[in-house]
Amino acid sequence: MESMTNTAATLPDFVQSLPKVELHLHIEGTLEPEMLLTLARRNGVHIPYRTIDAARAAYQFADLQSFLQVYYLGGSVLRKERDFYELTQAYLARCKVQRIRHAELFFDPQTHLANGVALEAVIGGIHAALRDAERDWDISSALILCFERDRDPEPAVALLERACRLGGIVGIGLDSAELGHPPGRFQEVFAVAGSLGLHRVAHAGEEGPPAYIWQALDVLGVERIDHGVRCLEDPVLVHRLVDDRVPLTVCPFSNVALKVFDQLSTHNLARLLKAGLWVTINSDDPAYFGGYLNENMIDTLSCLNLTARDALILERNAVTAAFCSDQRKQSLLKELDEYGASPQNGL
Ligand code: HPA
Ligand SMILES: [Zn+2]
Repeated sequence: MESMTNTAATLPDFVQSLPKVELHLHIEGTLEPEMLLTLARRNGVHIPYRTIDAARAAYQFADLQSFLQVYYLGGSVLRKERDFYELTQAYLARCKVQRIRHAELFFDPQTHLANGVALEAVIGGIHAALRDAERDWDISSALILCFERDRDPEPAVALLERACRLGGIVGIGLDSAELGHPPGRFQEVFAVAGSLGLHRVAHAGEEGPPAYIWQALDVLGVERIDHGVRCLEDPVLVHRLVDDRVPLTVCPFSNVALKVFDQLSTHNLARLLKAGLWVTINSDDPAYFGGYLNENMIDTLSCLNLTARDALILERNAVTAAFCSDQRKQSLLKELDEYGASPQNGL
């Protein structure tokens, strides 16, 4: 009967059209094999893959460390300002298709400096693409400079000051190999960043223990925790994260690809939500982990029996946790409310 027809959008349709925000995305992790091979050829950089299939075949990881080797190798083909522009523009074109309305991008300047690339080329290329996407596609963005925690913290302050002189950085982060590299070693540069009015985030509790999340909060003064999935091992920490409303930028495909969880159906995201934590879903390094934001959301929600309502909650969390102006936040929240209320979504 006509009146019994269910008009609700399917979960994939709902997620695809939902206005979204991405808060945990390494721009170097969006380097698809096609572009990797093109740039390697164009810049005369040797990489051990001849074909796209050979590159994809190498994207099998046992843990974070084995991924990072492949990821830094990939990053080595990025040499010119134009490369950074094209890489960033390609990601933003995906954002347009996937209805990502605001994106926060990490980048790893120390990798590029070690490859002999000028900081001006890195930041200049990324920034030009961000500016063009805002103008042409109304995608707002924020650029977050990541320090690699397995490098010496000593030169970090000077690098931060150089980057700030170039402009366009809204915050700093901490990434790379976690185990054996506690966040506290980077106390000084995080204190300087705080005094400059920059936002602060750090990867913690991805492979590392809850103690690293405590340090990121108490020693580095971070506003968000990247990953943070191991927080559930420490109930006192969970209380702290809930009470202080600290957002977690969770990346389900990444966690499965790097063997933090066996499969999506055993991921703890639903338990994190149930514990009252401020959870968001993100793609981390989508070219390496099998999908962008929509794929992460659709597959995770389906595998964990979560709903379109949960998708809306996750996106409200992401908007609220974003480093954008209050005006932009209000406008994104309004877009979300209107989308949630539209009759064809059947919520
Ligand atoms: O998931 C990650 N963890 C730590 N460092 C990284 N650098 C790129 N991706 C990651
Ligand atoms: Zn990450």
